[in-house]
Amino acid sequence: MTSDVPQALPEHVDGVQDFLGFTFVESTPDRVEVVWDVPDRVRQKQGIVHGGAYCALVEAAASRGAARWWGDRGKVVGVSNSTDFLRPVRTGRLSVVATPVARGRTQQLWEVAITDSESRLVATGRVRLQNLRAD
Ligand SMILES: CC(C)(COP(=O)(O)OP(=O)(O)OC[C@H]1O[C@@H](n2cnc3c(N)ncnc32)[C@H](O)[C@@H]1OP(=O)(O)O)[C@@H](O)C(=O)NCCC(=O)NCCSC(=O)Cc1ccccc1
Repeated sequence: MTSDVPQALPEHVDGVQDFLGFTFVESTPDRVEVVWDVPDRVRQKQGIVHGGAYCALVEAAASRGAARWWGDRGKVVGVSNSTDFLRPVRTGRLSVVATPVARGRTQQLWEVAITDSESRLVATGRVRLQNLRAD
């Protein structure tokens, strides 16, 4: 089957990051930190942040860390994402921190904590990722 969709996007393009509007402030193999000023467009009809936005943040932060650790050996892809929403948020700046739980030959598990400006946990997630070899 043919497709007009490009197989890969340029390194700097990330539509989800652009839509959500978050910023990576630390990106190492051991820790990733994101800051996110909640934009109106991610609030659902009750006025609180849509759960899917937390899932996407968790996915983005964990994937960045896992990719940094796997490095030149290839790429990583997420294979599961479990995110719990603990406290409703309407506005403000959230902090997202991802750290590794396990990093193996074939898979990685990362956990992510999302906190508000008062350091209260508003969401927490775990992402399992597959390490894919370049060859
Ligand atoms: C309320 C509960 C689910 C359970 O709370 P518990 O485990 O029993 O814990 P606790 O009692 O300690 O309260 C903790 C805090 O919870 C709040 N709060 C508690 N009770 C009420 C209440 N009666 N009414 C209002 N708020 C209440 C309050 O801030 C409280 O803090 P405080 O004590 O004031 O300092 C909480 O975990 C929560 O809101 N999670 C986030 C959910 C979320 O944001 N989901 C994503 C968006 S939905 C989506 O995307 C799907 C969708 C799409 C489109 C359209 C429609 C839907």
